[in-house]
Amino acid sequence: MHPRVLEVTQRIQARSATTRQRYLDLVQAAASKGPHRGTLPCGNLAHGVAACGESDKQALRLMNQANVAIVSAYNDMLSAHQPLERFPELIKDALRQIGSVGQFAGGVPAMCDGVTQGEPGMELSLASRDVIAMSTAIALSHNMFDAALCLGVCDKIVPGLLIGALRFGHLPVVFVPAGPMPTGISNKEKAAVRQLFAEGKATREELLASEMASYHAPGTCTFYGTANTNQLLVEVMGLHLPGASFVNPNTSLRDELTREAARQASRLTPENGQYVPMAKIVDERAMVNAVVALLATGGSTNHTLHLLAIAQAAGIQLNWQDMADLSEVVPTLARIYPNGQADINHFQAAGGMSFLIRQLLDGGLLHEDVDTVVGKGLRRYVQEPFLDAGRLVWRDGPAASLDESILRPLDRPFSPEGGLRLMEGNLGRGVMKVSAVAPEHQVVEAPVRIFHDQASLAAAFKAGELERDLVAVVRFQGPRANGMPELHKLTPFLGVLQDRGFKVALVTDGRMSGASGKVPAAIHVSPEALNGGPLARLRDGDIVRVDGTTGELRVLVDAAQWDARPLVETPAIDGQGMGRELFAFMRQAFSPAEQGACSFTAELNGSR
Ligand SMILES: O=C(O)[C@H](O)[C@@H](O)[C@H](O)[C@H](O)COP(=O)(O)O
Ligand code: SF4
Repeated sequence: MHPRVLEVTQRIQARSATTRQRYLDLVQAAASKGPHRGTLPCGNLAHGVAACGESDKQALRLMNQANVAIVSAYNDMLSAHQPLERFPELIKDALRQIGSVGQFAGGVPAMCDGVTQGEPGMELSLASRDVIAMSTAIALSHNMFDAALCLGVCDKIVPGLLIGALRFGHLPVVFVPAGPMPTGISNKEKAAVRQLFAEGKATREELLASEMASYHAPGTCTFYGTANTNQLLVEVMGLHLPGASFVNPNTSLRDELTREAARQASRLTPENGQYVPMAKIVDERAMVNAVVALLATGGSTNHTLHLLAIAQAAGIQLNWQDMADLSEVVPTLARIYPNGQADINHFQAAGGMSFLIRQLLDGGLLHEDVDTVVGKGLRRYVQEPFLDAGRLVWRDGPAASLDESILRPLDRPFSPEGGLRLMEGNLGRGVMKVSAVAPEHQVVEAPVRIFHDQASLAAAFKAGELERDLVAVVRFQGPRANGMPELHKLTPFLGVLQDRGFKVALVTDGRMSGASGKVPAAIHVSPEALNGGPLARLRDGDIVRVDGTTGELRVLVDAAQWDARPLVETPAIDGQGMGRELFAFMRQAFSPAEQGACSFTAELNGSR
């Protein structure tokens, strides 16, 4: 085991001792003898089985068959979730064939960040993660179940399902992905047309044609954004079947993996003798494994928020310093757009999860002796699934990468360290994904231009006011200000300026998309401007240094003058319309970005 990985794990365990024990006590109290529906009064149980078919009803009256909850994020809005429509029937049939039952316990909402990107709805996006966690709890709170299947893929959905399911950590839980859409036009080609459009050199028709050639079918978008990062991390945490992440939807292999996930969930119940509750799988080692996988692949910066909140739901205290210290020793082994040209299908074809996990295990960078939904030991995940005459089999994945421009072995990494930098200085603390920024662009020292929303930056660009070296500061975008939206629509404008040879950086207390790349961005800056964070003291023209190599985030103003500077008046924030007013109470409850920007942090940590 790499000494740094061990050291970080041990300090997380020490820091989490009290809250982890409190969590495990909660799980123990919830785990009762026999099926939980057996603890229900007859009337309650009768309600729970009333709509079942006769055979399911009889099976549920008996207490020796597993009842598996299905919690699904299906909707037609997300291309990644549309394939989930068919999954409940596949699952129920598979369970019936082994004498168990599947009940659709509840649906959870799912927002497509691509549809809401740059729109008012994006201000609900982060809060939707916590709503999904609550919706998962509503589904599982019927207490009829011996195991659960969580069906979800995208940005806030998998983190929300994880947070909610962890509060029922006494249940065995298997996560069920739907897989990426087939590859369309390349992400690089898509981004180029966007920049042309931003410059007025492409028509709206050309832009729409390009976008629809990129996002063209059911399945997850093929860039390595938050959705695909979710799949990769959940697999490394041992909550997927091995190799389940990136099998394309509506294929016989995908369908058989979905059926097998249902069968496996049933096997993991106390009655069927291989009891592995979710709380046993998601421990400090699993969280460290997730961070290592995030760093080794240049995964979405959104997980510098989500992983903290997910860990808290399991009684674990993970922080940005842990991630930064691991990033120093975890090599970058994958280059998937925005970190490279390849997409997630190319990653899978080059060796995918089995090759990546094998490299990280062999390098002592992942905890191997962990519990997973397929038993003890992460080494099982160096195998990948195939159909052999219709039967699901697993075989060892490739020993060598099939394309070293996409996926590299430990001895020839793209970089000796991970793609994530902790940014800190007199402007606060934030993060930067350096793996997507060319080395020559990683250090910017330039005058500031301040914006209070994305639209005003776009207007300034179109008015030709930004044709210079620039640190664009977009403030009052933090969790409590307006829900911490992604500011990904800024990427084409800042990308054009960078391509024109200007030194350009972004500094914000907001978020970027996992698909954001090339422009150095210090994001999630904490404390946020609304809470009196230093960003609220900045003025146009201040010189700011954003150094992605050293992690320095600093305004070059005399310290005494800086300390004497008043905070700027909080601008009017439009929290009304598109349902935003319904989420005001959650914005008030959000913890700072550095604690996951989560509305449950205080409850989960026992401080409220
Ligand atoms: O974190 C993420 O990965 C993003 O939220 C992603 O899910 C979102 O949909 C992007 O906005 C898509 O990229 P485009 O907006 O460039 O299509
Ligand atoms: S990856 Fe993003 S754009 Fe694609 S379906 Fe998921 S949320 Fe929507």
